[in-house]
Amino acid sequence: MLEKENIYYSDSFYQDITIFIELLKKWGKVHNLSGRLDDISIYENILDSIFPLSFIEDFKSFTDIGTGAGYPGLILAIARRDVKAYLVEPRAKRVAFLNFVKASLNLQNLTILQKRAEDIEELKVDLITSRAVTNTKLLLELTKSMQTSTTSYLFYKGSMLENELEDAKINNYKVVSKKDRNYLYIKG
Ligand SMILES: C[S@@+](CC[C@H](N)C(=O)[O-])C[C@H]1O[C@@H](n2cnc3c(N)ncnc32)[C@H](O)[C@@H]1O
Repeated sequence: MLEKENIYYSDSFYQDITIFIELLKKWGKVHNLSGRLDDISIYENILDSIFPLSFIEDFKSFTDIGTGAGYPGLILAIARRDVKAYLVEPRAKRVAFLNFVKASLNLQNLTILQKRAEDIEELKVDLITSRAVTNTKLLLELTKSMQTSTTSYLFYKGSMLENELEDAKINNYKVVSKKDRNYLYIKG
């Protein structure tokens, strides 16, 4: 499925993703981690997570706000073991799952913070990502403490983006659309 999208990754990425899928299915059922756990939905979520790597500028660190069961932050951390990844998620069961995957895959680039975005202090990153958490204006406000003058943002949005963009009063951004997904990339 990843080949179909013209996204090619190393053998170790495929191995890691296979283990992630096994663990998600096992934990997901018991702990109600993520909505749909069929293969197609999981593959779609994985592809959705990594697709923007094909168009965003390179980065050395990122924070994902509200990672839930792993999208997009955990998947990005698996795809890019060379970058420092911080996952911010307040819910204990989701954090336990993320920590289990981190240990199982020996993801040394990954730090999991059981916190709300607005409670993070002293963490500066190149890129801030978020999917299905809240609107753009609020995301920018909640992540103020993590921003530098060069921090970029990658928000995974649905179709109703126009009003959000007006509300957030941002410039220097681009939107890449794919089916009903709009990837909002705000360049720092
Ligand atoms: C709808 S889920 C989306 C999870 C994942 N990003 C995805 O796309 O599958 C929203 C997640 O955001 C987390 N969340 C809500 N408010 C948050 C906040 N202020 N800071 C960090 N995470 C938050 C919730 O605990 C939940 O796991």
